[in-house]
Amino acid sequence: MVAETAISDPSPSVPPRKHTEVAVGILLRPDGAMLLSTRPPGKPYAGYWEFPGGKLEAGETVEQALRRELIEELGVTIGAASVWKVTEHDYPHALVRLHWCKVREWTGEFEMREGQTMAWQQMPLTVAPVLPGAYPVLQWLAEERGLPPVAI
Ligand SMILES: Nc1nc2c([nH]c(=O)n2[C@@H]2O[C@H](COP(=O)(O)OP(=O)(O)OP(=O)(O)O)[C@@H](O)[C@H]2O)c(=O)[nH]1
Repeated sequence: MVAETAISDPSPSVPPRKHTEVAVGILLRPDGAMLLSTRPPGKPYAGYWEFPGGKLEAGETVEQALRRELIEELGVTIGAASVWKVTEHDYPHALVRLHWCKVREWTGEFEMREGQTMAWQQMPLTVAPVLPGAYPVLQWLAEERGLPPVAI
């Protein structure tokens, strides 16, 4: 039998890392293309490709945060959005919990308000590198389309 002390936390004074909640939009065109954009300069992983979105503010739902972020970043207002998948990724800068929403309706013209670059992408993607936190979702999207696993 394992003694209780052997499995106790060796560093009880270190508090567990808190999750940063993030709302992420997978904007899908009728032809199946999805929108990716580059991380703006000055942010961790600047220049990496990501799905648009950002952190929830106090009191916001995922849908509200996503709607606000997409207006702030891209100048478009999304229609209904509900959570499709939830994933987590542990970066050196943050432990994030990503709430992924598929979005098929929006209004407005795309405007890169944070100096990003955007690209509509079919699978397999032609842009790289993509944020590591997005890999699982790329695999699910490929699976849904009957495509082989994404090579990353
Ligand atoms: N938007 C977005 N964030 C992602 C994706 N994948 C992923 O791991 N993340 C992580 O989720 C977090 C999102 O934070 P952010 O810095 O973009 O959020 P924000 O716009 O609210 O930032 P700010 O208020 O600090 O400027 C980052 O740690 C980022 O690395 C993705 O595909 N899209």
